[in-house]
Amino acid sequence: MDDNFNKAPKCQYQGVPEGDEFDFNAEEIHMAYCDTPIDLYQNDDEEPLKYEHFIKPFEGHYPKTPYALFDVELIDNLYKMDITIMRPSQIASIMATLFASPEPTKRKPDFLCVSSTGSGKTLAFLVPMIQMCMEQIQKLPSKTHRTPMVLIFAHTKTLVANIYQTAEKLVQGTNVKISLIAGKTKFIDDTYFDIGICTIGRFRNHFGDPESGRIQIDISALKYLIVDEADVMVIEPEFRKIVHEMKMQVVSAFLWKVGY
Ligand SMILES: Nc1ncnc2c1ncn2[C@@H]1O[C@H](COP(=O)(O)OP(=O)(O)OP(=O)(O)O)[C@@H](O)[C@H]1O
Repeated sequence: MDDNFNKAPKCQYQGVPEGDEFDFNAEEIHMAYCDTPIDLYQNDDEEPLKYEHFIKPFEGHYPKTPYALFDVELIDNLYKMDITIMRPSQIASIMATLFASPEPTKRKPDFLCVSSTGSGKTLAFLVPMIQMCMEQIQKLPSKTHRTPMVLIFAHTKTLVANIYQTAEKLVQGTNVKISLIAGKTKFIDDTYFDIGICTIGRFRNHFGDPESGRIQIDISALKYLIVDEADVMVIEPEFRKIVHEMKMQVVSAFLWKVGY
């Protein structure tokens, strides 16, 4: 997959210096302006890109493009949800997360996706995150106790519940474990999951207070921090504190902000 980034012919996806209003120490934030179509690759008939174009080889089926990015189980789950065609924000996020960085020696830049309401941002982050987890899991011995690779934050319980419900559908038949850390659900009793979907308050019960008697989430394997509705989240003092504390423990997590 490493050479794919350079091969992809067209992508209106660009790096910009970090702005003053974001206090996350990213050297660079990559922006995808997702109301403008972004081509991951040019297909000859100019048909809309379909998720199935990117399935990895399986049982005698060969990939339809050089970018065989997805396991068939994930694409099957999307199809069961009637999702067949990739939307621009989803293509941009796939570029940002599943393709190698153009500068492999540097830490991956953070990624900010700004796209309109209803344009499909939830799948834009869930699909590549679930795929990334599947790939990591395949590399590990089968009984490994895995700790979160991805934490997703949103600012209301309802938003978090919606993300969780979509994620539940997407992970069916895969071995990706998701955990809801929000609202009035019971406190989690272990830290062995791959993707945590969290509100700030409930997450706080499980992070940064070892004396609390509650399970503390182990973030040593964290790779991605996803911030939905980042414009609202970044002004929450408690959230900024959490990010700061995480950064002291995990320097390399890639921050993926989702605008509106
Ligand atoms: N590629 C796709 N093909 C068809 N439907 C899609 C696709 N992606 C997302 N959708 C559908 O579009 C709807 C809106 O998606 P979603 O809630 O993720 O949008 P959003 O950008 O997060 O919106 P909001 O800003 O309101 O949170 C959902 O019903 C979702 O199932």
